[in-house]
Amino acid sequence: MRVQSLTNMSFVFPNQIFVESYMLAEYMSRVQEVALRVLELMAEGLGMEDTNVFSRMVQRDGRDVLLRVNHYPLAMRHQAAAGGAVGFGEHTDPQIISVLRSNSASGLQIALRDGSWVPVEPDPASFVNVGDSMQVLTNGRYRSVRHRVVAGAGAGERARLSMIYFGAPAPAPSERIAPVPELIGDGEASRYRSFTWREYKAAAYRSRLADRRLDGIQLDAQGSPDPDDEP
Ligand SMILES: O=C(O)CCC(=O)C(=O)O
Ligand SMILES: [Fe+2]
Repeated sequence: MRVQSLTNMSFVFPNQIFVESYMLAEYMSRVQEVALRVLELMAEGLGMEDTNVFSRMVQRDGRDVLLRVNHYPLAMRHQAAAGGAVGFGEHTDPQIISVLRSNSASGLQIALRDGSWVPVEPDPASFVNVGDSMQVLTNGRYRSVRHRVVAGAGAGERARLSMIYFGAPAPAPSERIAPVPELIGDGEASRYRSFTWREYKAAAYRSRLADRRLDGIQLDAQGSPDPDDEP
């Protein structure tokens, strides 16, 4: 865990938010417990025999766990009183799972299938996002959710602060991520070609935030690369 290596340090975030690193490390370990439990429940929900399939992936040595802190200052809210300013552009999270906690200031929105945006009720409790890797692992049964933050949407004169735990698959560098065989139904083909987390992460850094990266690894119904896909 990246944060745990930073012992006895303090961080001052914009707006003078002061956090001791041991608090971050403690938070990381607690939020990881939540993520693992949710992953087990997700496997259970799919009727999987081994309900630890996903949770194991974010616990292994070499896992790629990250905590991001986002701050959307009040100035951003004032910037665009009408529609609100985009504080974090639309995207899907590339990892398996993200667990988000905020200070209850509004702004987070998710996209429905028809492309319309709906606000997520601000709530100090955690909000869980399915990431691209989970969509692949489950052969599309769980879908990664497009989301964005529009600072200034909704009432309230508060800056938004969010903390997101990202659990990535990060198996051994050469291990490939692909739909779990148990989740490929009878007569169904794998909908995605396999990839390593390293490849996918590199592609995510190369591409634009809003790009639909899963399109590039999607296969057609027979399991062949979709001709409309990006190379
Ligand atoms: O700040 C938020 O509420 C969401 C940010 C987000 O989607 C991300 O960091 O990936
Ligand atoms: Fe995100």
